[in-house]
Amino acid sequence: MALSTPDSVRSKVISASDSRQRLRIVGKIRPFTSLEIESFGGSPTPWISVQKPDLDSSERVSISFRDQSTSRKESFKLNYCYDQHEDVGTIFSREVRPLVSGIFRGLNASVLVYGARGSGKTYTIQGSNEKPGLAPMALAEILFACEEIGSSVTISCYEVCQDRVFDLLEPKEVSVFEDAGGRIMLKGISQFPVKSISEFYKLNFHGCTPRKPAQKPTNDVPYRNHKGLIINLSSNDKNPNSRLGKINFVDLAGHETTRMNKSLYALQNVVYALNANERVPYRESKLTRMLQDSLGEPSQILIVTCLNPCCCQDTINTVSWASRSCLVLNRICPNSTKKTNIGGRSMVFCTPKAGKTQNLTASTKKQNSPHMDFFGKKTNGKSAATKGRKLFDRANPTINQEQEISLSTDSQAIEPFRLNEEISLSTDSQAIEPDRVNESVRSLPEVSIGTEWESKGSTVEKACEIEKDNKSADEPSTRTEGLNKALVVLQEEKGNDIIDEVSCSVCVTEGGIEKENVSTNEDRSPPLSTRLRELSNSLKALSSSTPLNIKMPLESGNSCYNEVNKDVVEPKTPKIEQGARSNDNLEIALIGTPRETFNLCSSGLKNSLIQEFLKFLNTATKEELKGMKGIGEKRANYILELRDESPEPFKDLNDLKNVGLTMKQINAMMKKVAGELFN
Ligand SMILES: Nc1ncnc2c1ncn2[C@@H]1O[C@H](COP(=O)(O)OP(=O)(O)OP(=O)(O)O)[C@@H](O)[C@H]1O
Repeated sequence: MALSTPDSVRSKVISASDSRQRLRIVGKIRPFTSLEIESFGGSPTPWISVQKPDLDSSERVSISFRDQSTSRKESFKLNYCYDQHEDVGTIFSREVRPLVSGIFRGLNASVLVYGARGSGKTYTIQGSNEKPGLAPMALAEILFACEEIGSSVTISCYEVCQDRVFDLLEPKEVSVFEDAGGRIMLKGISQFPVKSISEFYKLNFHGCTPRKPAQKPTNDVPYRNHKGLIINLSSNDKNPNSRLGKINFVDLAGHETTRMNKSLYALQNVVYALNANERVPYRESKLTRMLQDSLGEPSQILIVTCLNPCCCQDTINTVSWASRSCLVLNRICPNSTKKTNIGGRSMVFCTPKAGKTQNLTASTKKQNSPHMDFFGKKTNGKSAATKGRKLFDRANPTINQEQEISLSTDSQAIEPFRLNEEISLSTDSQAIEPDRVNESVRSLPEVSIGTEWESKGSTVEKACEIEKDNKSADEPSTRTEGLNKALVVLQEEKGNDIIDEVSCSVCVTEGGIEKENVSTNEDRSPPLSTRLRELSNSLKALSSSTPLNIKMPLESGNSCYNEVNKDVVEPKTPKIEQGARSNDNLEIALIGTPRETFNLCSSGLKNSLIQEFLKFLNTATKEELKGMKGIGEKRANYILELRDESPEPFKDLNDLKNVGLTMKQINAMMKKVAGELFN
């Protein structure tokens, strides 16, 4: 075991400075594997470049990916990024040691390792016999410091499979609940005292507990697990309940854009909300719930985003997410307790679109290492992994296993920025001139809503960035573009921080037509056919609609003026209100060509249809679900299971990937639903 903890370290562990950010998101580019080197003829060129400011600088580093085929570059910012040549020990000293020090002061901490498949997550957190990862390094230092102050350590190890938690030290299921005092309890999890690293490795780790066949989802449903280790520190040997702090290490399931894991998605939402100072949706998954007391204030969090050195779309997607979280992080006001909410959702995450990907399958051999077992990994595209990786497992012999890594060459796969017609922004009392906005909306160059936007951040401020593209000014613009342009003007008027300051409610109305919002049924939705009929009626009504209006009530003294909107906004059906035009004195008419008007109406209807369809999936009976193309008995059961776990599992079309549908299948489903409008 190559773990050494010199005396000088002992004091460092206990006294390391806590003047760091509470949440840090760093990258780590893994070195090329021998197979990658071989397949690139001995000298692979990294597709990632990192521009670093000085080490001590608070500036974030910039990570760029170059698409070899198009020479297009996408850039993202993280708190820091460790190069291929920087080893895990360096990450430990700079990032994890301060967290270890925190647990001696009673703080909790979480180290989450996140990334695409094969990006080095397990290597980083668990490591090998010769090169221990972050978790064993931390344990070694904690044990060493404990000797001096007489504290004791227990460890627990668990696996989260399909939103169920299984103990890895004693094969049994663990339940997660809150006690009367609001503390998170892991009922049934075993805690083993350890006094040395060798004792730790002697513990007998078990794989994921086998589930009953009935609990297994369909074969094509994603089936990936998270593995966690909890190191609990107690103040003395005699009373193991006198806990000081704890540190969690979680090896998250590999991020696969086409198979987004539900709890990964929930975790992203939690991190985003923590950063944005919003209500934190811990209850969305077991994983986030069980980590609640190690993620919320004042716990310290480190997220290591592992990066594949070879072209891989999932890597871009993971960095894109991490970078968006960093962006929010750098915008929060520490004392703000304000919350943002759009459309009843505290936040919206765009799961990146799978896009048109060209998948190259490469095999890499796992390094021969006693700690690195990859039981249950998929060895072909069809069989679902029935056992997870064996985290921190020494009891099992090393297995050299062929592992599939999906290398994507797609450069277009990031979903376009989504904009809601109802944008709630904060403002101070300075009103924006409507005419100026209107004029500028027409005269500004076309706004490109796409990859660049997604990659640059999810706040509305980012919506104000414009990219002059090559499109002709005559090309029909979309309503969202119109709104973006309006935002650009707001930004011009008020400077870059406009979105933090400005509050206006922009809502789109179709003149003169009153139509009850088709998505108002809260309790029990009518059948899809009824909803489709309503949409069909909307279509008829809209076909005779007058030009689009944007009304912007900018009353001074609005109580939400200082609220900060950090949500990603998404397309929504235009609100159709009778008499809206005549009654609103601050409305702005955006007069467009008939084609433009038609395009706007159709895009509104499309979004409306999607919302209705999602509502249907969230509420329909099993028989109704089975009536849909692509949903059979098993998938219907799985949808019902997801609904048991969370009342509204489908918030956008991408969530359908959680039940194993591909984007192509989702599109086909939507086409069929839309086609029924005209039958
Ligand atoms: N820092 C590193 N130095 C040397 N080799 C590394 C490093 N990081 C990862 N590797 C090697 O890269 C390969 C993939 O790493 P690893 O298995 O840890 O990825 P992973 O992200 O955990 O994969 P999965 O998502 O499939 O679980 C392994 O062969 C591993 O030994």
